[in-house]
Amino acid sequence: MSESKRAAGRRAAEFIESGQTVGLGTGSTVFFTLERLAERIRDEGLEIRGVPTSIDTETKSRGFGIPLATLDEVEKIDVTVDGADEIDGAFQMIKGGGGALLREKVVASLSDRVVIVVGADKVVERLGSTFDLPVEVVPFARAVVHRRIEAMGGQPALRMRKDDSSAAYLTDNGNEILDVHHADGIADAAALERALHEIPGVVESGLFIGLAHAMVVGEADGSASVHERG
Ligand SMILES: O=C[C@H](O)[C@H](O)[C@H](O)COP(=O)(O)O
Repeated sequence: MSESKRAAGRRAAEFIESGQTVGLGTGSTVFFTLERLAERIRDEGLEIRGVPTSIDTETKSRGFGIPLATLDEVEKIDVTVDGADEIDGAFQMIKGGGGALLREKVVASLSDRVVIVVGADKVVERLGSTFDLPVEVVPFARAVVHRRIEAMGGQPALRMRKDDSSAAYLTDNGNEILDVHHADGIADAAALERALHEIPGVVESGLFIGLAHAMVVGEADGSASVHERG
């Protein structure tokens, strides 16, 4: 599993060129992109500035010595490298397993090019078949949003912290996450995305439609293949 992530993450770092502003996604696959970018900065003098999509990525990037900028300091982003929880043949995705969906979507929307790095197990025929859809909600409205999503046929579950506190997980933005199970998967991701955004209290959904330009798929044998969206 981590060998496929490593292969995809490191391969994507090879596409980055000096002078670029680079959106830095979140997660265990992007970790390997950060690792390889740090090597290229050290060994080749690669000059980039990264815009991190989470506090976790900001911390890791600083540890790797990658120069960073905030969204206030950049007009646009040349290329973003990010992971996904699922991606289908139309390059539609579920993201947010690590809770970073809101900042990831903002950064992706500002990027000239978005490259998604995944292990082969993340490529699915139908979104929602292996992973529940994260939806970021304002805590005040959580119960209302929960009911609205249930009425739409989803089965939401409040994401909890992974420690013993019995407290709700909070995103970097201070919001909560409902992980929504769809028993038969998601038939029409674009329609669901529109419907979710019509619910007051929904901050963002983990459905990413039309945002990815390319995907790098890593395999367990350490190889990786690059696919461009048609
Ligand atoms: O919120 C987290 C992000 O959307 C991640 O990019 C996604 O969960 C994939 O993470 P990983 O590479 O760790 O599987």
